[in-house]
Order: sequence, then C-alpha cells, then structure tokens
Amino acid sequence: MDYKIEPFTKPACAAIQAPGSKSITNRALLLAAMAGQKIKIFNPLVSRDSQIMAQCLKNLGFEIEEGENFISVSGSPKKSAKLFVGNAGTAARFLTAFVCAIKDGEFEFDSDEEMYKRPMRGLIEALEHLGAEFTFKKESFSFPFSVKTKGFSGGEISLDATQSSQILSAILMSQTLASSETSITLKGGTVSKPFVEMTVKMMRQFGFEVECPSNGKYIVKNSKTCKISSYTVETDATAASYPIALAAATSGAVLVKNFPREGLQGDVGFAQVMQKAGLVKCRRVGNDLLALKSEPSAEACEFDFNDISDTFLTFAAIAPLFGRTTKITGIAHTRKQESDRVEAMAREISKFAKKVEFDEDSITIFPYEKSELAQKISSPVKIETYKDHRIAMSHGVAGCADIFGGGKAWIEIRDPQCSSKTWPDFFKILEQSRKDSMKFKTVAIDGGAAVGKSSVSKECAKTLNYMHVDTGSHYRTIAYILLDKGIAPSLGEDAVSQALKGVEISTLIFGNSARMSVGGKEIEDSLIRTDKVNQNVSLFAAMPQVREFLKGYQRSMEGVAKEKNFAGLVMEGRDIGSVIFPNAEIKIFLDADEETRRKRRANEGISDSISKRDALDKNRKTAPLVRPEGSVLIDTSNMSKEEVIAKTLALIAEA
Ligand SMILES: O=C(O)C1=C[C@@H](OP(=O)(O)O)[C@@H](O)[C@H](O)C1
Ligand SMILES: C=C(OP(=O)(O)O)C(=O)O
Repeated sequence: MDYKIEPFTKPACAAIQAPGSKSITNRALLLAAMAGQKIKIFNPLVSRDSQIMAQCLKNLGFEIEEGENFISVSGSPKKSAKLFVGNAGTAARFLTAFVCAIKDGEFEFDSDEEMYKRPMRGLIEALEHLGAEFTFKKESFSFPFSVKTKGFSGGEISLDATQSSQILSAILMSQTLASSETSITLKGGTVSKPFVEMTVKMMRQFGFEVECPSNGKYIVKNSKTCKISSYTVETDATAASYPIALAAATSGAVLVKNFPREGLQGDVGFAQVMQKAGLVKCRRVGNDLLALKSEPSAEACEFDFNDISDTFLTFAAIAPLFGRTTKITGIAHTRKQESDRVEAMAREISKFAKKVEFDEDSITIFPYEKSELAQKISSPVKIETYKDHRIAMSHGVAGCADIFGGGKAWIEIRDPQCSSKTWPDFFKILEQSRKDSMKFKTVAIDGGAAVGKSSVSKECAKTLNYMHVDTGSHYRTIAYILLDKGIAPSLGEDAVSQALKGVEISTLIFGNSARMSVGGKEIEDSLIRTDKVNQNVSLFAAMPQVREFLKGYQRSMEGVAKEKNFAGLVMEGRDIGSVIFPNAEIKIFLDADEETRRKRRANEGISDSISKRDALDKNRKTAPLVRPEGSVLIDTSNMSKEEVIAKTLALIAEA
C-alpha cells in the first residue's frame, strides 16, 4: 500500500508522545529473564521488535504477562526451543548469546530474510570460542542456524564488534550468567558506542556487575543477584527525532512529551545536532522538550553521526528542504542494518534533491534552491522503503513540508506499515498532529503591568503564525484620543460616553500584530506610551462604557485572524480569559513579584507605580484584573523570557 503524506499548511503546533525505547525495552526483557525473579517492566515499547523478543522468551519457557502499559517476565529457560527473531537486531544478537549460557541446550534460530545478511560473525566466533556449537542452514555465520550450548565458564574473549555494537552488548549481558568472571577485549573498536554504554548502565541498574577499566576492555562478574523488581522504560530518543524534525520541516513548534534526560540513550544528542545545524531551537519544559523552528544559515553543514546513526536518516530526509548542502559521515555500519541505509537513502532522497553523492561511510545531499524546489520535483515522489521503518518515518516527516503551498501532497510512502518495527502508529500520530496543528486556537494571556505579557505574546504569535492583539494598547489608544479631545477621566463617565460616540475604530495589520486604528489612522506607539497616558489609562479602563465600547471590537478579532489566514489568535490584556474569551482554548495568567516588575518597568524607562496600577486594575468594578477560571498561572519572577515563552508555547502545543 502507498500512503500519501498530507503536508502541514500551518506551522506544526502539536504535542507528540513517542513510544518507549526499543533498545531499553529489549534489554530490560533480557535482563529480566536473567534476574531469577519476577520483574515488571513499565512503559515498554509495544512493536514488532519488542513482541519478537517477548515471544522468544515465551518460547524459551519464561512466563510473560502483558498488561496496561507493563510487561512482566518470570521463570527460567528450557533446554530447547525454536526462536524466530524477525529483523530485530537486538533480539537476534542478545538471544543468540543468551541461550549459549544454558547448559546442554539445543536451540533453533530463524529470522526474516533481511536478517540473514546482517553481521553475526563476530558474535558467533566469540560464542564458539566459549564452547557453543553452531550449525548453519544457509550461509556460515548467518541465520538460520541451530546451536548446541554448554553454558559459560568465564575466561578471556577477544571480540570483533566492528560491524555492530549489539555484538558487544550481547556478550556483556550474557556473561553475567557465566560461572566465573569474563574478560572481554575488543578487536578494532565498535560503532554506535552510546548503545554499549546503555548496556553497561542498564546491567548496573539491574544489579549486575560490569567494569570498563580501559577503552576496549570489559570485565563481567558472575553476579547472581538482581537489585530491582520493576523497571521503567524511557521514551525512545531515536523515535523522538521525528517530532523534532517535524518542527523544522513545518517551521512550527512540537512538544516532544517525556523527552529522556541525558544518560541512557545517546540519541538524545540528535536534538543538539539539529540545534547546531540551526534547524530548530530546543527548550526543556519540565519533562518535555519543545522543538521550535529556527532560521538555518545558507552555509553547507557536515556532521558525524556514528554515535547516533539511527537518526541520520531523519536528518538526511529533511535536508533537501533547506537549500544548503548537508554531509553526513560515520555511517558505513548502517549499510548492514534493516537495509543498506546509505545507498537506499541516497536513492530515495535523490528523487527530491538536485544531487546526492555517497561513499562507503558518508552521504552528501545537494538540494535545489529553496525557491525552486517545488518546480524541480515531479509530484508525487514515490518513496521505496526497503522494509526499513526509518526510511518510511523519516520521509514521512519530510513530506509534511508544504513545498507546493496549499497542502498539495508530494510524498508517497510505499509500505508505511514497516514502521511497526518500532512505532506501529507513527503515521496515525503524524496525521493527528497535522489535524491538531490546523485547529484555530485562541490564546488568552492576562496579567498586571510588567509581568512580561507583551514580549511573550508577540514571540508566541510569531513562532506559530498567530495574530497578536495587545488589548492594553486599545485602552491606551482610547485614553490618548480622549485626552487629545480634552476629556479627562475626572469629567466623568457621561462625558466619556459622549466622546466615544464620535470615535471610529478599525484594524491595521503589521506582520503578526493587529493594531487598532482610529479614523483609519495608525496611532503611533510613542503617542500612547507617554507619562500622561500612563497616569490616566487605568482610570479610563475602569469605566464600564470604555470596556463595553472595546468588548465587541476585541471579540471580533477572532474573525479577523481567521479571515487573514492566521493559524490562531494570541490576545493579551487584563480580562481576556475572564470576560472577552472565557472559552479560549488556552488561558494563561502571568504574574511576578512587585520588585521584579518594578525593575522590568524601569529598564523600559517607565516609572509608573506598579502597586497603584495593580490596585486600580484589581479593584475596578467592571472586568477587574483577576486570575481567570481555568487559567494556568505562570509566575515569571525567576524565569527568563525564553523560559516563559517556551512554557507558553508548550501549553499552546498541548491544548
Ligand atoms: O544496541 C542497540 O539497542 C542498538 C544498537 C545500534 O545497532 P548497531 O550497533 O548495529 O549500529 C542501533 O543501530 C540499533 O538500532 C539499536
Ligand atoms: C538498526 C536498527 O534496528 P536493529 O535493532 O534491528 O539493529 C534500527 O532500529 O534502526
């Protein structure tokens, strides 16, 4: 089946939860099988690769219980079983080594055909050295095979893990079951090193002893006791690369839910590479990561992806969108993964790039000029996926860019179901994010003077292409007009009412901001921010006639924003969430302590009394400044502007 990707016609504005980590889930399942006690694993990945691992453990005689967001493992292994490892590199390597720890066993292994070609030799040679006897049914050192096992008694191994780090990870974990210490020396280093660190860290989390005295040498003790009874799997950092790239491809904001902290997964480093490349800005918001559009420079960029090679496909697939040359190195080993990823990506990307060059270890993408991309490619571009989940998902993200304008689909993914290896509902989630991003949202931002409303509102509107309305400026404009007509607040409400009758207001749009104009004329900012206006604006704003006069106008701004094709509306003021838009999708109340606000005001060269304005704003009878019901309070006293903006954008993305 082919699947057409619908481009995002508005900047992405969505929250995405990637599934649990494949690498952590499959390690946790194996380590749990080695634990000798029941282990409950929370937030496991549920996908083809993890199901293959769980099924193999079942076939080996373990009891597997699957429930709402957990899977548990208990029991001990049988001496014979038939195991099918699909194309799951982790299951293939980890289980081959694991069964060899079983005394007097005999096991039969088969896999997807694609796995027949993936590197196993280094691992099998080491296991043979430790006493296992393999019989190959097709090619030597490859699936399918059967193996007679004798258990491990420790000793010295020299290991070739140059083609896959999983070979080293498999040996490390399995040697926990040896009857005495095993010392492992690597011949010629390895690739994807952070995955080895993950193995070492997870073994220790489970209570198994492993030492790494020097680079390339490891010692595994035969630890028999497991320290834990439950384990929680982090969000998959490799999968999180797709939502991060989506923010870049659609020039929007994506909140990546529960983005892992640095520690276990090297692929969290993808966010830094994207940031260095100028493709996104990343901001931590609590447990989440907010990826925001950025303006990449036109200069060519080059990055070594050896440590984070599963994410090179994400980076490569979106590269043609940015009009500058991208070179990716350190990826020779990915030629022996789910597909020959270097060649396959070069072939597919060349369908929408000017030229793609590759050699053994690198790929260089020469894109079309940004302005000519749409004319140069034939639509639709059909992407072959070679049964490789990452080719499908990475091109899925690229296809979200609205290169033709108007949402014309230009990328078709062949066999999108292959994403089920690690993220079965990826394309559903991508489509849901598009729909979420299309939703027109009204954001009400309230707060007293100098809490940071304006800078936050403007920046959020700019990032998301929302229309920004500063209602404070409406009251200032009215104050200015009335004062100009010689109407002081002391003349009373009737005089003000009378004077308002002759005031005609309309709207002018400047970039993302809608400004109220009077008599069709723009009233300059300098005129409405004088000391005289400062002293009188709250007095006018307290009058019900003035508020009523502006209420209808302010409410009409939703219609203006839609008519002008903005993706949403950000309106700041003092009664937006309580009176103007009580049903706004997002209501935020900004606050800060008085000292911080006084300083901010002074920095802007304004010396009005914060406490006096607060008293007037809060105590007026009509539409007083209150924290609106259902609003989120953000105390900005100890936050930087960037932090407040990120928090606000995160709330919008999630609403
Ligand atoms: O140990 C692991 O969980 C993995 C190691 C890496 O494999 P290689 O070392 O074969 O590159 C990575 O590509 C794979 O997706 C997961
Ligand atoms: C290389 C990958 O998988 P495997 O675990 O099968 O090696 C991958 O997920 O990109």
